[in-house]
Amino acid sequence: MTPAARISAAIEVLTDLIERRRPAADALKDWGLSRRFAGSKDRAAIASLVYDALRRRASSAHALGEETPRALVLGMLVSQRGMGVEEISELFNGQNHAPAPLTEFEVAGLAAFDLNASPGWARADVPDWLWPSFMAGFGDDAVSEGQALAGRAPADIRANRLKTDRDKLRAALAHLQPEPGAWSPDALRFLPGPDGRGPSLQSEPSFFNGEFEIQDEGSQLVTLLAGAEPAMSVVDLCAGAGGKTLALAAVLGGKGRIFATDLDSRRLAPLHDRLTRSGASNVEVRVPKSRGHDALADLAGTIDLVLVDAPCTGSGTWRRNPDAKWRVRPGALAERVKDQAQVLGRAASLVKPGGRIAYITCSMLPEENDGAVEAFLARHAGFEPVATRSLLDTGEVDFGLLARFATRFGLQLSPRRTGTDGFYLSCLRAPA
Ligand SMILES: C[S@@+](CC[C@H](N)C(=O)[O-])C[C@H]1O[C@@H](n2cnc3c(N)ncnc32)[C@H](O)[C@@H]1O
Repeated sequence: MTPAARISAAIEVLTDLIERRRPAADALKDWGLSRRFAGSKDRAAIASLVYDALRRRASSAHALGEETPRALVLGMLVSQRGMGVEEISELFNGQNHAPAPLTEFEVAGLAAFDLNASPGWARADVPDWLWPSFMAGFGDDAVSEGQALAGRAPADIRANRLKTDRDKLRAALAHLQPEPGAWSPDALRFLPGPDGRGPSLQSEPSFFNGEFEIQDEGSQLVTLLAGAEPAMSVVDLCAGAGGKTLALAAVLGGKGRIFATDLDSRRLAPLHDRLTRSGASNVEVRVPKSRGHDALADLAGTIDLVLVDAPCTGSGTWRRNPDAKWRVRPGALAERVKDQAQVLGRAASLVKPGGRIAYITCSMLPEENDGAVEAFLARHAGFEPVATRSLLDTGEVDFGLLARFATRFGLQLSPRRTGTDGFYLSCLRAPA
Protein backbone atom coordinates (compact mmCIF):
# COMPACT_ATOMS: atom_id res chain seq x y z
CA MET A 1 0.00 0.00 0.00
CA THR A 2 1.19 3.54 -0.68
CA PRO A 3 1.55 5.98 2.22
CA ALA A 4 -1.56 7.79 0.93
CA ALA A 5 -3.59 4.54 0.76
CA ARG A 6 -2.59 3.79 4.37
CA ILE A 7 -3.95 7.21 5.36
CA SER A 8 -7.26 6.41 3.62
CA ALA A 9 -7.37 3.13 5.55
CA ALA A 10 -6.71 4.93 8.85
CA ILE A 11 -9.60 7.31 8.11
CA GLU A 12 -11.87 4.29 7.45
CA VAL A 13 -10.88 2.61 10.74
CA LEU A 14 -11.38 5.85 12.69
CA THR A 15 -14.82 6.28 11.13
CA ASP A 16 -15.81 2.79 12.27
CA LEU A 17 -14.50 3.09 15.81
CA ILE A 18 -15.94 6.58 16.40
CA GLU A 19 -19.37 5.82 14.92
CA ARG A 20 -19.70 2.55 16.86
CA ARG A 21 -17.82 3.64 20.00
CA ARG A 22 -15.69 0.52 19.87
CA PRO A 23 -12.10 -0.17 20.95
CA ALA A 24 -9.44 0.72 18.36
CA ALA A 25 -7.98 -2.81 18.49
CA ASP A 26 -11.35 -4.32 17.45
CA ALA A 27 -11.85 -1.87 14.57
CA LEU A 28 -8.29 -2.47 13.33
CA LYS A 29 -8.73 -6.24 13.53
CA ASP A 30 -11.97 -6.15 11.54
CA TRP A 31 -10.42 -3.90 8.93
CA GLY A 32 -7.50 -6.32 8.53
CA LEU A 33 -9.75 -9.39 8.27
CA SER A 34 -11.70 -7.90 5.37
CA ARG A 35 -8.60 -6.55 3.55
CA ARG A 36 -6.36 -9.58 3.15
CA PHE A 37 -4.17 -7.71 0.65
CA ALA A 38 -2.70 -5.58 3.45
CA GLY A 39 0.66 -6.89 4.69
CA SER A 40 1.98 -6.73 8.25
CA LYS A 41 3.91 -3.50 7.60
CA ASP A 42 0.76 -1.89 6.20
CA ARG A 43 -1.25 -2.96 9.25
CA ALA A 44 1.39 -1.64 11.65
CA ALA A 45 1.56 1.69 9.81
CA ILE A 46 -2.24 2.02 9.77
CA ALA A 47 -2.49 1.18 13.48
CA SER A 48 0.15 3.77 14.24
CA LEU A 49 -1.77 6.44 12.26
CA VAL A 50 -5.00 5.53 14.06
CA TYR A 51 -3.50 5.56 17.58
CA ASP A 52 -1.58 8.79 16.95
CA ALA A 53 -4.74 10.47 15.60
CA LEU A 54 -6.65 9.37 18.72
CA ARG A 55 -3.90 10.68 20.99
CA ARG A 56 -4.39 14.18 19.58
CA ARG A 57 -8.13 14.05 18.98
CA ALA A 58 -9.20 17.15 20.94
CA SER A 59 -6.34 19.37 19.79
CA SER A 60 -6.80 18.45 16.11
CA ALA A 61 -10.58 18.90 16.24
CA HIS A 62 -10.30 22.25 17.96
CA ALA A 63 -7.57 23.62 15.70
CA LEU A 64 -9.31 22.50 12.48
CA GLY A 65 -12.86 23.35 13.55
CA GLU A 66 -14.36 19.90 12.92
CA GLU A 67 -14.14 16.47 14.57
CA THR A 68 -14.36 14.23 11.50
CA PRO A 69 -11.98 11.25 11.20
CA ARG A 70 -10.37 13.07 8.30
CA ALA A 71 -9.75 16.19 10.43
CA LEU A 72 -8.22 14.05 13.18
CA VAL A 73 -5.76 12.55 10.71
CA LEU A 74 -4.93 15.95 9.18
CA GLY A 75 -4.30 17.50 12.60
CA MET A 76 -2.13 14.57 13.65
CA LEU A 77 -0.02 14.84 10.46
CA VAL A 78 0.76 18.44 11.45
CA SER A 79 1.18 18.08 15.22
CA GLN A 80 2.73 14.60 15.43
CA ARG A 81 4.46 14.14 12.10
CA GLY A 82 5.49 17.76 11.49
CA MET A 83 4.03 17.93 7.94
CA GLY A 84 3.13 21.18 6.16
CA VAL A 85 0.16 21.95 3.87
CA GLU A 86 2.08 21.18 0.65
CA GLU A 87 3.30 17.79 1.79
CA ILE A 88 -0.19 16.88 2.97
CA SER A 89 -1.75 18.06 -0.36
CA GLU A 90 0.56 15.71 -2.24
CA LEU A 91 -0.75 12.77 -0.17
CA PHE A 92 -4.41 13.87 -0.32
CA ASN A 93 -4.62 13.83 -4.13
CA GLY A 94 -7.63 11.53 -4.68
CA GLN A 95 -5.69 9.12 -6.93
CA ASN A 96 -5.07 5.37 -6.46
CA HIS A 97 -6.81 4.95 -3.08
CA ALA A 98 -5.45 8.25 -1.73
CA PRO A 99 -7.86 10.43 0.30
CA ALA A 100 -9.84 13.08 -1.59
CA PRO A 101 -8.04 16.39 -2.24
CA LEU A 102 -8.07 18.99 0.53
CA THR A 103 -11.00 21.39 0.58
CA GLU A 104 -10.46 25.15 0.82
CA PHE A 105 -11.70 24.98 4.44
CA GLU A 106 -9.10 22.31 5.24
CA VAL A 107 -6.27 24.19 3.54
CA ALA A 108 -7.17 27.34 5.49
CA GLY A 109 -7.37 25.34 8.76
CA LEU A 110 -4.01 23.67 8.18
CA ALA A 111 -2.34 26.96 7.23
CA ALA A 112 -3.61 28.60 10.43
CA PHE A 113 -2.97 25.53 12.67
CA ASP A 114 -1.98 26.94 16.07
CA LEU A 115 -2.56 25.00 19.26
CA ASN A 116 -1.57 27.95 21.42
CA ALA A 117 -4.89 29.59 20.54
CA SER A 118 -6.84 26.57 21.91
CA PRO A 119 -8.25 26.19 25.45
CA GLY A 120 -6.33 24.12 28.01
CA TRP A 121 -8.33 20.89 27.63
CA ALA A 122 -7.76 20.89 23.85
CA ARG A 123 -4.03 21.58 24.14
CA ALA A 124 -3.82 18.84 26.77
CA ASP A 125 -5.96 16.42 24.72
CA VAL A 126 -8.15 15.68 27.73
CA PRO A 127 -11.97 15.36 27.47
CA ASP A 128 -13.41 18.82 28.27
CA TRP A 129 -15.71 17.50 31.03
CA LEU A 130 -12.68 16.08 32.91
CA TRP A 131 -10.64 19.27 32.62
CA PRO A 132 -11.72 20.69 36.05
CA SER A 133 -10.42 17.46 37.67
CA PHE A 134 -7.15 17.70 35.79
CA MET A 135 -6.73 21.32 36.84
CA ALA A 136 -7.51 20.41 40.46
CA GLY A 137 -4.84 17.69 40.36
CA PHE A 138 -2.07 19.45 38.47
CA GLY A 139 -2.79 23.22 38.46
CA ASP A 140 -0.35 25.12 36.22
CA ASP A 141 1.13 21.82 34.99
CA ALA A 142 -2.21 20.43 33.79
CA VAL A 143 -1.56 21.13 30.08
CA SER A 144 1.93 19.63 30.08
CA GLU A 145 0.70 16.61 32.12
CA GLY A 146 -2.04 16.05 29.52
CA GLN A 147 0.42 16.42 26.67
CA ALA A 148 2.79 13.86 28.19
CA LEU A 149 -0.20 11.53 28.64
CA ALA A 150 -0.97 11.95 24.93
CA GLY A 151 2.49 10.65 23.95
CA ARG A 152 3.55 7.13 23.02
CA ALA A 153 4.38 4.68 25.80
CA PRO A 154 7.49 2.49 26.08
CA ALA A 155 7.20 -1.25 26.82
CA ASP A 156 8.37 -2.07 30.35
CA ILE A 157 9.06 -5.47 31.85
CA ARG A 158 9.66 -6.62 35.42
CA ALA A 159 12.49 -9.08 36.01
CA ASN A 160 11.03 -11.86 38.16
CA ARG A 161 13.21 -12.10 41.28
CA LEU A 162 12.00 -15.65 41.84
CA LYS A 163 13.86 -16.75 38.69
CA THR A 164 16.46 -14.16 37.69
CA ASP A 165 17.64 -10.60 38.24
CA ARG A 166 17.63 -7.52 36.07
CA ASP A 167 21.26 -7.77 34.95
CA LYS A 168 20.94 -11.39 33.85
CA LEU A 169 17.69 -10.66 32.08
CA ARG A 170 19.17 -7.63 30.35
CA ALA A 171 21.96 -9.85 29.01
CA ALA A 172 19.42 -12.47 27.83
CA LEU A 173 17.46 -9.77 25.98
CA ALA A 174 20.49 -7.79 24.74
CA HIS A 175 19.38 -8.29 21.10
CA LEU A 176 16.34 -6.09 21.88
CA GLN A 177 18.50 -3.36 23.48
CA PRO A 178 16.63 -2.81 26.76
CA GLU A 179 17.57 0.02 29.12
CA PRO A 180 17.28 -0.21 32.93
CA GLY A 181 14.19 1.58 34.28
CA ALA A 182 14.80 4.87 36.08
CA TRP A 183 13.10 3.86 39.36
CA SER A 184 12.27 0.22 39.89
CA PRO A 185 15.29 -2.06 40.48
CA ASP A 186 13.50 -4.78 38.49
CA ALA A 187 12.47 -2.71 35.44
CA LEU A 188 13.79 -2.91 31.89
CA ARG A 189 12.46 -0.59 29.21
CA PHE A 190 12.11 -0.84 25.42
CA LEU A 191 11.44 2.38 23.54
CA PRO A 192 8.80 2.32 20.79
CA GLY A 193 10.08 2.13 17.20
CA PRO A 194 9.22 4.71 14.49
CA ASP A 195 5.86 2.97 13.93
CA GLY A 196 5.05 3.22 17.65
CA ARG A 197 5.43 -0.52 18.25
CA GLY A 198 7.75 -2.23 20.70
CA PRO A 199 9.45 -5.65 20.40
CA SER A 200 7.47 -8.88 20.43
CA LEU A 201 8.37 -9.73 24.02
CA GLN A 202 5.95 -12.60 24.51
CA SER A 203 7.79 -14.73 21.96
CA GLU A 204 11.04 -14.59 23.93
CA PRO A 205 12.21 -17.86 25.61
CA SER A 206 12.83 -15.96 28.86
CA PHE A 207 9.14 -14.97 28.85
CA PHE A 208 8.04 -18.61 28.53
CA ASN A 209 10.42 -19.47 31.38
CA GLY A 210 8.76 -16.93 33.65
CA GLU A 211 11.83 -14.71 33.94
CA PHE A 212 9.79 -11.57 33.29
CA GLU A 213 6.31 -10.10 33.10
CA ILE A 214 5.22 -7.15 31.00
CA GLN A 215 4.37 -4.45 33.52
CA ASP A 216 4.58 -0.68 33.39
CA GLU A 217 7.32 0.66 35.66
CA GLY A 218 4.74 2.77 37.56
CA SER A 219 2.78 -0.37 38.37
CA GLN A 220 6.00 -2.02 39.58
CA LEU A 221 6.83 1.00 41.74
CA VAL A 222 3.50 1.31 43.54
CA THR A 223 3.60 -2.41 44.33
CA LEU A 224 7.17 -2.12 45.69
CA LEU A 225 6.17 0.87 47.83
CA ALA A 226 3.02 -0.79 49.21
CA GLY A 227 5.02 -2.17 52.14
CA ALA A 228 4.86 -5.94 51.54
CA GLU A 229 7.50 -7.92 53.44
CA PRO A 230 8.47 -11.61 53.46
CA ALA A 231 6.37 -13.67 55.90
CA MET A 232 3.40 -11.30 55.74
CA SER A 233 -0.15 -12.36 54.98
CA VAL A 234 -1.26 -10.30 52.00
CA VAL A 235 -4.59 -10.00 50.19
CA ASP A 236 -4.74 -8.74 46.62
CA LEU A 237 -8.40 -7.77 46.65
CA CYS A 238 -8.80 -6.61 43.02
CA ALA A 239 -6.31 -9.03 41.51
CA GLY A 240 -7.76 -9.25 37.98
CA ALA A 241 -5.25 -11.05 35.76
CA GLY A 242 -2.70 -10.73 38.55
CA GLY A 243 -0.12 -8.15 37.46
CA LYS A 244 0.28 -6.93 41.05
CA THR A 245 -0.16 -10.40 42.60
CA LEU A 246 2.88 -11.62 40.68
CA ALA A 247 4.92 -8.57 41.66
CA LEU A 248 3.92 -9.07 45.32
CA ALA A 249 4.96 -12.73 45.14
CA ALA A 250 8.41 -11.66 43.93
CA VAL A 251 8.76 -9.25 46.88
CA LEU A 252 7.69 -11.93 49.39
CA GLY A 253 10.27 -14.30 47.89
CA GLY A 254 8.30 -17.46 48.65
CA LYS A 255 7.72 -16.57 52.32
CA GLY A 256 4.34 -15.65 53.78
CA ARG A 257 1.04 -16.06 51.98
CA ILE A 258 -0.86 -14.13 49.30
CA PHE A 259 -4.61 -14.48 48.72
CA ALA A 260 -5.74 -13.18 45.35
CA THR A 261 -9.37 -12.54 44.47
CA ASP A 262 -11.59 -10.32 42.34
CA LEU A 263 -15.26 -9.44 42.15
CA ASP A 264 -15.31 -10.85 38.61
CA SER A 265 -14.17 -14.48 38.62
CA ARG A 266 -13.55 -14.46 34.83
CA ARG A 267 -10.86 -11.84 35.23
CA LEU A 268 -8.85 -14.19 37.48
CA ALA A 269 -8.66 -16.91 34.80
CA PRO A 270 -5.24 -15.97 33.29
CA LEU A 271 -3.68 -15.79 36.75
CA HIS A 272 -3.36 -19.57 37.16
CA ASP A 273 -1.03 -20.01 34.17
CA ARG A 274 0.88 -16.85 35.00
CA LEU A 275 1.53 -18.13 38.53
CA THR A 276 2.81 -21.45 37.24
CA ARG A 277 5.16 -19.73 34.83
CA SER A 278 6.45 -17.35 37.53
CA GLY A 279 7.35 -20.08 40.02
CA ALA A 280 5.35 -18.42 42.83
CA SER A 281 4.24 -21.11 45.26
CA ASN A 282 2.63 -19.09 48.06
CA VAL A 283 -0.35 -17.62 46.21
CA GLU A 284 -3.85 -18.92 46.79
CA VAL A 285 -6.38 -17.77 44.19
CA ARG A 286 -9.80 -17.43 45.82
CA VAL A 287 -12.41 -17.50 43.05
CA PRO A 288 -15.85 -16.21 44.15
CA LYS A 289 -18.47 -18.92 43.58
CA SER A 290 -21.08 -16.40 42.46
CA ARG A 291 -21.49 -12.63 42.24
CA GLY A 292 -21.66 -11.36 45.81
CA HIS A 293 -20.05 -14.51 47.32
CA ASP A 294 -17.34 -13.51 49.79
CA ALA A 295 -14.38 -15.78 49.04
CA LEU A 296 -12.35 -14.24 51.88
CA ALA A 297 -14.88 -14.44 54.74
CA ASP A 298 -12.54 -16.64 56.85
CA LEU A 299 -9.75 -14.03 56.67
CA ALA A 300 -11.63 -11.11 58.27
CA GLY A 301 -9.45 -9.07 60.62
CA THR A 302 -6.31 -11.20 60.10
CA ILE A 303 -4.37 -9.69 57.17
CA ASP A 304 -1.10 -7.72 57.44
CA LEU A 305 -1.46 -5.97 54.09
CA VAL A 306 -4.54 -5.59 51.89
CA LEU A 307 -3.68 -4.33 48.44
CA VAL A 308 -6.58 -2.58 46.71
CA ASP A 309 -5.79 -2.05 43.02
CA ALA A 310 -9.09 -0.29 42.64
CA PRO A 311 -11.42 -0.14 39.66
CA CYS A 312 -10.93 3.38 38.22
CA THR A 313 -11.21 5.46 35.04
CA GLY A 314 -7.81 4.14 33.89
CA SER A 315 -6.87 7.71 32.98
CA GLY A 316 -3.25 6.99 33.90
CA THR A 317 -3.00 4.50 31.03
CA TRP A 318 -4.28 6.76 28.24
CA ARG A 319 -0.86 6.66 26.52
CA ARG A 320 -1.47 2.95 25.91
CA ASN A 321 -5.23 3.21 25.29
CA PRO A 322 -5.86 6.59 23.66
CA ASP A 323 -9.25 5.36 22.39
CA ALA A 324 -10.40 4.69 25.98
CA LYS A 325 -9.84 8.37 26.79
CA TRP A 326 -12.70 9.38 24.48
CA ARG A 327 -14.99 6.51 25.48
CA VAL A 328 -15.14 7.48 29.18
CA ARG A 329 -18.65 8.84 29.61
CA PRO A 330 -19.58 11.68 31.96
CA GLY A 331 -20.92 9.87 35.01
CA ALA A 332 -18.27 7.13 34.87
CA LEU A 333 -16.08 8.95 37.38
CA ALA A 334 -18.91 9.10 39.96
CA GLU A 335 -19.58 5.37 39.39
CA ARG A 336 -15.92 4.46 39.96
CA VAL A 337 -15.80 6.58 43.14
CA LYS A 338 -18.71 4.49 44.49
CA ASP A 339 -16.86 1.25 43.58
CA GLN A 340 -13.74 2.56 45.32
CA ALA A 341 -15.66 3.28 48.53
CA GLN A 342 -17.02 -0.25 48.41
CA VAL A 343 -13.66 -2.02 47.91
CA LEU A 344 -11.98 0.13 50.54
CA GLY A 345 -14.74 -0.80 53.00
CA ARG A 346 -14.12 -4.46 52.25
CA ALA A 347 -10.36 -3.97 52.75
CA ALA A 348 -11.00 -2.40 56.15
CA SER A 349 -12.84 -5.53 57.29
CA LEU A 350 -9.93 -7.79 56.25
CA VAL A 351 -6.96 -5.93 57.71
CA LYS A 352 -5.76 -6.87 61.19
CA PRO A 353 -5.35 -4.28 63.97
CA GLY A 354 -2.25 -2.20 63.13
CA GLY A 355 -2.13 -3.68 59.61
CA ARG A 356 -2.08 -1.73 56.36
CA ILE A 357 -4.26 -1.05 53.33
CA ALA A 358 -2.36 -0.04 50.17
CA TYR A 359 -4.81 1.81 47.91
CA ILE A 360 -3.71 2.02 44.27
CA THR A 361 -5.29 3.42 41.12
CA CYS A 362 -4.03 3.93 37.58
CA SER A 363 -5.73 7.32 37.58
CA MET A 364 -4.70 10.95 37.23
CA LEU A 365 -7.93 12.30 38.75
CA PRO A 366 -7.92 13.54 42.37
CA GLU A 367 -11.54 12.44 42.99
CA GLU A 368 -10.55 8.77 42.82
CA ASN A 369 -7.17 9.28 44.50
CA ASP A 370 -6.83 11.65 47.47
CA GLY A 371 -10.61 12.23 47.27
CA ALA A 372 -11.42 8.53 47.72
CA VAL A 373 -8.93 8.28 50.61
CA GLU A 374 -10.32 11.37 52.33
CA ALA A 375 -13.85 9.94 52.14
CA PHE A 376 -12.60 6.58 53.50
CA LEU A 377 -10.84 8.25 56.44
CA ALA A 378 -14.02 10.18 57.26
CA ARG A 379 -15.99 6.90 57.36
CA HIS A 380 -13.39 4.76 59.20
CA ALA A 381 -12.32 6.28 62.49
CA GLY A 382 -8.82 5.34 63.64
CA PHE A 383 -7.29 4.66 60.20
CA GLU A 384 -4.35 6.95 59.46
CA PRO A 385 -2.43 7.70 56.26
CA VAL A 386 1.20 6.51 56.34
CA ALA A 387 3.57 9.45 55.75
CA THR A 388 4.93 9.47 52.20
CA ARG A 389 8.51 9.76 53.47
CA SER A 390 8.24 6.46 55.28
CA LEU A 391 6.67 4.81 52.21
CA LEU A 392 9.75 5.80 50.24
CA ASP A 393 12.16 4.45 52.82
CA THR A 394 12.00 0.80 51.78
CA GLY A 395 15.62 0.09 52.62
CA GLU A 396 15.94 -1.43 49.16
CA VAL A 397 16.50 1.54 46.88
CA ASP A 398 16.64 5.26 47.51
CA PHE A 399 13.20 6.35 46.44
CA GLY A 400 13.60 9.74 48.18
CA LEU A 401 13.40 11.66 44.90
CA LEU A 402 9.79 10.57 44.55
CA ALA A 403 8.87 12.74 47.55
CA ARG A 404 8.40 15.61 45.07
CA PHE A 405 5.32 13.83 43.83
CA ALA A 406 3.62 13.52 47.21
CA THR A 407 -0.05 14.50 47.42
CA ARG A 408 -2.12 15.11 50.57
CA PHE A 409 -2.47 11.39 51.36
CA GLY A 410 -0.10 9.61 48.97
CA LEU A 411 1.98 9.71 45.83
CA GLN A 412 1.04 10.58 42.24
CA LEU A 413 3.17 9.22 39.38
CA SER A 414 2.63 10.31 35.77
CA PRO A 415 4.25 10.20 32.32
CA ARG A 416 5.51 13.76 32.82
CA ARG A 417 6.76 13.23 36.39
CA THR A 418 8.22 9.75 36.37
CA GLY A 419 8.07 8.66 32.71
CA THR A 420 5.63 5.94 33.78
CA ASP A 421 1.89 5.49 33.39
CA GLY A 422 -0.16 7.57 35.82
CA PHE A 423 -0.43 5.71 39.15
CA TYR A 424 -1.55 6.75 42.63
CA LEU A 425 -0.65 5.06 45.93
CA SER A 426 -1.84 5.81 49.44
CA CYS A 427 -1.14 3.55 52.43
CA LEU A 428 -3.52 3.55 55.40
CA ARG A 429 -2.69 2.09 58.79
CA ALA A 430 -5.50 0.37 60.70
CA PRO A 431 -6.04 1.25 64.36
CA ALA A 432 -4.04 -1.07 66.66
C1 LIG B 1 -7.36 -2.10 38.03
S1 LIG B 1 -8.14 -3.63 37.78
C2 LIG B 1 -7.03 -4.76 38.53
C3 LIG B 1 -5.74 -5.00 37.79
C4 LIG B 1 -4.85 -6.05 38.43
N1 LIG B 1 -4.67 -5.84 39.85
C5 LIG B 1 -3.47 -6.11 37.80
O1 LIG B 1 -2.50 -5.57 38.35
O2 LIG B 1 -3.37 -6.73 36.74
C6 LIG B 1 -9.45 -3.55 38.94
C7 LIG B 1 -10.15 -4.85 39.23
O3 LIG B 1 -11.07 -4.62 40.28
C8 LIG B 1 -12.12 -5.54 40.15
N2 LIG B 1 -13.22 -5.08 41.04
C9 LIG B 1 -14.16 -4.15 40.81
N3 LIG B 1 -14.96 -4.01 41.89
C10 LIG B 1 -14.50 -4.87 42.82
C11 LIG B 1 -14.91 -5.23 44.15
N4 LIG B 1 -15.96 -4.63 44.71
N5 LIG B 1 -14.20 -6.19 44.80
C12 LIG B 1 -13.14 -6.79 44.22
N6 LIG B 1 -12.72 -6.50 42.97
C13 LIG B 1 -13.39 -5.56 42.29
C14 LIG B 1 -12.39 -5.55 38.67
O4 LIG B 1 -13.05 -6.74 38.26
C15 LIG B 1 -10.97 -5.44 38.09
O5 LIG B 1 -10.46 -6.71 37.78
